[in-house]
Amino acid sequence: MEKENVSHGGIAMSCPIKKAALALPAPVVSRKLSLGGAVGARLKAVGEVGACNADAADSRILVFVRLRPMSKKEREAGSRSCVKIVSKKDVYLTEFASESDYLRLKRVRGRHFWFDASFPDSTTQAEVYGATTSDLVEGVLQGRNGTVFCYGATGAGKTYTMLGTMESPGVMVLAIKDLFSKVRQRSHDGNHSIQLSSLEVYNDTVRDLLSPGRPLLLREDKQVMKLLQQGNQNRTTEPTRVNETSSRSHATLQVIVEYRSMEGGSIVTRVGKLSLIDLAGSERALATDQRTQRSIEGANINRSLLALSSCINSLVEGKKHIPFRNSKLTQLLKDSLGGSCNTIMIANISPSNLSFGETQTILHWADRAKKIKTKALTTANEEVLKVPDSETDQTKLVLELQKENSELRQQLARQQQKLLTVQAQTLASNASPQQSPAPSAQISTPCSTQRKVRRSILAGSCFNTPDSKRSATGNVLVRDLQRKVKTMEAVIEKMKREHILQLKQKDEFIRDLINRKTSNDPEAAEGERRIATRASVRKAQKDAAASCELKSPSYRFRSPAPTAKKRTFWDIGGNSPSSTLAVNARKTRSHVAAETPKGTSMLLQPGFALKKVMY
Ligand SMILES: Nc1ncnc2c1ncn2[C@@H]1O[C@H](COP(=O)(O)OP(=O)(O)OP(=O)(O)O)[C@@H](O)[C@H]1O
Repeated sequence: MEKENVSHGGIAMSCPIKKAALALPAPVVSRKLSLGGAVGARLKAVGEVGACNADAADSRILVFVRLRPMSKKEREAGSRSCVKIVSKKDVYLTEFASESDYLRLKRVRGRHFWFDASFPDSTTQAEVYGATTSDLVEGVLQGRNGTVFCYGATGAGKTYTMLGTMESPGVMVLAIKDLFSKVRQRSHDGNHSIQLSSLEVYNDTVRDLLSPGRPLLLREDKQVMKLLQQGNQNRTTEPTRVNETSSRSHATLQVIVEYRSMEGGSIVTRVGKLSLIDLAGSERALATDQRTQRSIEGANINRSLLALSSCINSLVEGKKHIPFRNSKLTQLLKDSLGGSCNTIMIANISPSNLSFGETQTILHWADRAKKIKTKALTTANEEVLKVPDSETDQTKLVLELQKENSELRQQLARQQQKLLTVQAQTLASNASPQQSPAPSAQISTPCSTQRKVRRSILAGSCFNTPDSKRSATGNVLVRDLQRKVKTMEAVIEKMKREHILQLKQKDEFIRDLINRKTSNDPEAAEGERRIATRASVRKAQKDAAASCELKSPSYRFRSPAPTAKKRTFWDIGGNSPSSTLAVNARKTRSHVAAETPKGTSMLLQPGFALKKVMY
């Protein structure tokens, strides 16, 4: 390999090339393509299928060639075609090729170049888009970056391919239309936002072509062609030998698609960037035109294309340092050439033998660009944020838990009431066991049998019995009641334990929700949740209580009027056998809540004291 400067048709480029490769007639270069599935699909679209055996980790820049029709001017100048697209990927370049005399082509000096696909001059804009860019658009929607850049001599058809005309819109317009239609199809899945920016690199300075300072938010695709035309009008153009409206700058259109959706309680964000680049055309510098504005532009264009060629060389040779910083253009293309990006190069060529030199150089660089490896794009630019449930969901949940708790509390109160009744009966029996059947003793006077029986039944006994018998019956009753009390106490104890356990579990759950809600940073919240201590939980409870929000578990279980003392069983049964236990048990929750909201006394308020003094 040897580095040498070659100048074909005025295009100066520095490139390491094999000497034999330059000499004409060159040997026919036949290359077996190794293409990924996506490329295979793309080639199918133009009727070609490559050997699809490359895996995703071995991605490289895909290179396509587009031949434009002979222009009127070229025909009038008597130019002949020097390019033949032999098959849909083989480009044959010869100095004396004739469209009709294909057999003679083999005997004249020429060279074959093989590309991922080559488009003859009859190829439509839609076919070019379908074969080169449509897969990239799909990738962008999945969060993968993609770049398409057109490269070629002045007047070779770069702007036509990229922007096109109103009647035949090019890749940029078709890509955005496609993007919108794909987004519409998937709009029910999540939210998409599409941003557009257009820049030009002119004389190594960057200029905004659409909206200085900020990218445009696209709402519909109808405005696209208009916007792009407007951007193109802002672009620096000059008439050249070949092209009346030659672009004197490199223009890039960047479309950023952001997709957000809720997937299983997480916000998934995918961002994909599509860069569509129309490079300025390289052009022969005119010896007589050295100091004009156009020659300065030409020199800048050539310098930036030279910087591009050095980057391509360094990348192909696998060098560690790639000189991207040598020009604004290469800085702009850095991600596309050396980063994680699906990159497509479309080399535009003219058929005219008058442009033979330029075409040869372009094909040479396109052929070299095929060897540039890009980083595998197996993963998308995706961000998954675990977020707390929505406010409504949280509120709903808290309300449900509150309802459940109040039901449990009522259930407990009912059981306590039952116990109270049984205890009261027991106490009464213990205090005067002989008096309990008293009503029946008083009805010892003769009366109708019917009445007697009825009264006896009401008194709990069918017959008037002697004292000794009454005492024995009373004892049995007391023992029976005591047994009942014990059973009830055991039941209530069990219920209390279950209730406390349930409340504890709910506390844990609500604490978790509060932690999520109070933290703005979901990651930090995640961390906080993991390292939540009692102190932090208590603080959260205190804060929530202070702000009177329904956040802290202690606030949640506080009685609606904490200062008003409620008479419950535990207050009544102060001298009951189980009162000590009950008070202790109560302290675990409502007791604590009843103690917390002690406010400062009005007498201690500064304003109050002052008023007293004044009066
Ligand atoms: N495939 C094509 N079919 C029909 N006309 C084409 C095609 N390609 C290019 N042209 C025409 O050729 C002329 C030059 O094309 P274009 O402006 O796209 O060249 P360019 O490579 O962008 O040139 P420059 O680098 O000077 O800006 C235009 O009039 C354009 O309409």
